[in-house]
Amino acid sequence: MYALKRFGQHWLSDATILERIAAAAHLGAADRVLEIGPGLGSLTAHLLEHSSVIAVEIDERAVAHLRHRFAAEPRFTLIEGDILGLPLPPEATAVVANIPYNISGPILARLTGTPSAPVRQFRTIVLLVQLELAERITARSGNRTYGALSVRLQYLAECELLFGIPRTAFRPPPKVDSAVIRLTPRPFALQATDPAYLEALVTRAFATRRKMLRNCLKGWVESTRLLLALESLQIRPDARAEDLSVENFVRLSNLLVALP
Ligand SMILES: C[S@@+](CC[C@H](N)C(=O)[O-])C[C@H]1O[C@@H](n2cnc3c(N)ncnc32)[C@H](O)[C@@H]1O
Repeated sequence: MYALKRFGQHWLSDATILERIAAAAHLGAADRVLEIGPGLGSLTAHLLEHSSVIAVEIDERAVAHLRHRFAAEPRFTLIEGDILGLPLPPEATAVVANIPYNISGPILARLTGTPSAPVRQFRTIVLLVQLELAERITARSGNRTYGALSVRLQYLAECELLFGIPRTAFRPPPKVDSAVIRLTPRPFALQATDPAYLEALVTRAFATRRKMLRNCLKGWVESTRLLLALESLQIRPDARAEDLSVENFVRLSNLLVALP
């Protein structure tokens, strides 16, 4: 089946890579794994060796192929449609997918939620994404790629970059390198007292990442309050957003919410 660009189709067929992706979710017989975009079913076949699969596919050609390929497989359920327009199957306990790169952001948002509305449905989420996105998600403070997305996702889940996949492993090869990430949703060790405030703080702090935090937040947080909060957290007054760990963002948010 020829690949359609508009659906971000790049087929993976290397059995060793596919099995490594499937194994990364540590699926058990009781799991029901959601696969977004099964395509030709190559990853699906490996997932079915570990658990039952609920797959959501938008391309009607792939849907016809999958219905035929897995006709005798009772543990395979196929939903035809757009993952961004459908409710998430409530019975799914895990997600494993090679997702279309053009909609990675909205898919991640659906699977994890936000600090103020976290999704707690999935035990584990294993995704093949663009390497650049994988690095942004898993970056630690002080790293060039650390940003608002890193803070939000690391607040919601344990985020790991597991391994890279060369572009030559795909047909057709994409223009970018890829990597497999694993997100393990869990409550963050230090909870935000006002998660919506934390979200707004992080967005503003990184909006102009070259600036000092106190300049980014000017007009939003009164500067003496901010300096007082930074001092009590032993954070330098000239710190930039990228200098603050996720934990320090939560501490700062909680202090600013509490300070009169
Ligand atoms: C990168 S391909 C992966 C295909 C296959 N899983 C593999 O690894 O070879 C992405 C798949 O997602 C499907 N897809 C694209 N947009 C989608 C959407 N909005 N909802 C569901 N599936 C989608 C494509 O048709 C394609 O099958």
